[in-house]
Amino acid sequence: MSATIRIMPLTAAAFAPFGDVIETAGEPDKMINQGLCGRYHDRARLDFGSGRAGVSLFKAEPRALPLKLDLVERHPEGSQAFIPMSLDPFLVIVAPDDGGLPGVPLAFETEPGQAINFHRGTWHGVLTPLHEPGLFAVIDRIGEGDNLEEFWFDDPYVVERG
Ligand SMILES: NC(=O)N[C@@H](O)C(=O)O
Ligand code: NI
Repeated sequence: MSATIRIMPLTAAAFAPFGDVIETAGEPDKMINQGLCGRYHDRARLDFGSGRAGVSLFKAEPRALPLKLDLVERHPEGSQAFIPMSLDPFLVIVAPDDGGLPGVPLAFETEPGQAINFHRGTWHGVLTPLHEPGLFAVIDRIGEGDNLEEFWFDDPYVVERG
């Protein structure tokens, strides 16, 4: 019998063990451009180990809910940021590490305007849009060697709203 994962709203506090929520929360750190732009400065911990930062565009198929979650992955060599190029909410799935294996996953739905950055080595679901066009900028590691570890659940979870 598949276990159910209930989707929660994404908050910086809940996500903190897994990564950063990139959002214009509160006042900007600095007003720039003759006072016409608020800069929310340095909002994600980027880490690329021996590699370098790369910016890629992902065009992903939207997924329907409830979602069958059969795979999580992690990038031992680098962080990975998902920055939507639309204002549509998307699904963010993470899992704690339990002795080198993923624990019970958590699922979050973003608010419009939120982006996320997975800390290096965080177990996560792949990019999961919920709406067309599923277009994201992705900032992650470019470098030599393998940077992808996958874990397939014997008994997939079902991710759904509360
Ligand atoms: N494989 C790849 O480039 N993307 C995944 O890492 C992902 O998290 O979507
Ligand atoms: Ni990834």
